[in-house]
Amino acid sequence: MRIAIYGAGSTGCYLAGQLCLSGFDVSLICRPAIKQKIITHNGITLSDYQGFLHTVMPPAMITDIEQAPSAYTPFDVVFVTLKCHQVSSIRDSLIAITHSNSNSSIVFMQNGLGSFDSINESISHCTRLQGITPFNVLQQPNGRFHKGTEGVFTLQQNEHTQTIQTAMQAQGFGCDLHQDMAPVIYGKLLLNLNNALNAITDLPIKQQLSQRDSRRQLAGAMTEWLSVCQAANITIHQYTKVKPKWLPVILSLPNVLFTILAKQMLDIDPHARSSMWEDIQAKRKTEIEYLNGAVVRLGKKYGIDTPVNSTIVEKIHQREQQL
Ligand SMILES: NC(=O)C1=CN([C@@H]2O[C@H](COP(=O)(O)OP(=O)(O)OC[C@H]3O[C@@H](n4cnc5c(N)ncnc54)[C@H](OP(=O)(O)O)[C@@H]3O)[C@@H](O)[C@H]2O)C=CC1
Ligand SMILES: CC(C)(CO)C(=O)C(=O)O
Repeated sequence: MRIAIYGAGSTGCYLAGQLCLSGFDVSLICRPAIKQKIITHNGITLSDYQGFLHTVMPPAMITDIEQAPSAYTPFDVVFVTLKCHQVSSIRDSLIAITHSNSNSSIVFMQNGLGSFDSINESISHCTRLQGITPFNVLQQPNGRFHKGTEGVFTLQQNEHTQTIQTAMQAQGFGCDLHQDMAPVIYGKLLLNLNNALNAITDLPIKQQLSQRDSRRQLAGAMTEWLSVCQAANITIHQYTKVKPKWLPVILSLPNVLFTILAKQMLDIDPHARSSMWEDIQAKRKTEIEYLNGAVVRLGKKYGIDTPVNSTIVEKIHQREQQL
């Protein structure tokens, strides 16, 4: 199976590493700086907060695909690991690098709501799937991609992703498959409401969550999303030990009680940060409109006030303007 990772950055390189170690023929479609970093450091080094460490060199790294996409042999599976706002710009290349006879699957791996809809209907010749990275990946300068929290890649089920799951599980990586990705995506958004707060506090997630004020803001943002879900009759997947509706309650507890009850939530790498923190540090546009911004938009649609999320969106836009 020929696999491409389109937009190999933090999550894309981590996924590429696991797929290479699982025996697949993987091509990275990436920026020249990423390619250079991987060559300089003799491969992609995967590490995690539980001590996993492995280096693997991807068989191919392509940096010019948009100049002549049809020059490449079509891929069977393309994972799109770009940021939400970058997805729609690669439509033509995606069509050119996939089989024209419905034999390819494209898996969109974005957080939040809206990016899949921005491209899905404009591609009809192959299967479009969604996927989620439930854990945090921090890109380090030495070609190392570090998984800082728990979880395994979660993909929409079809024959391609089933083959991938079998190979990844054989290597001990794990991979979850779901037929209906909607609850998975909506449930992940609940967790991603912390991305912006983490970027604003400028602290590692573990340290940020040890501050009750910051936890209360997160609880407020989550309560708004849970109210919107209820009004819109949306079911959400449970990522944490406790049911989603209890998260705001637990987050609002005083520090001592929180530390006891939220042991699993705090069992993360002390250096883990959100991907939006990485964006702000790198002076890049953020995904705020697809995360807290989506809560505000759906809140308007279903008549639910979302003042906490609106304030967060505003603060991030201010930061973006300062960049
Ligand atoms: N990082 C994380 O820990 C997690 C991220 N996610 C989600 O996963 C998705 C991907 O995030 P992440 O991996 O962090 O993103 P990154 O920004 O790290 O990776 C995307 C990469 O694609 C590059 N790129 C952009 N456009 C093109 C193009 N046309 N051709 C080739 N390369 C291109 C980007 O370069 P450039 O910088 O120049 O734009 C960047 O190197 C997001 O929706 C994010 O929210 C989910 C869970 C965890
Ligand atoms: C894993 C998590 C929730 C970490 O903040 C994330 O999705 C991100 O950083 O984008």
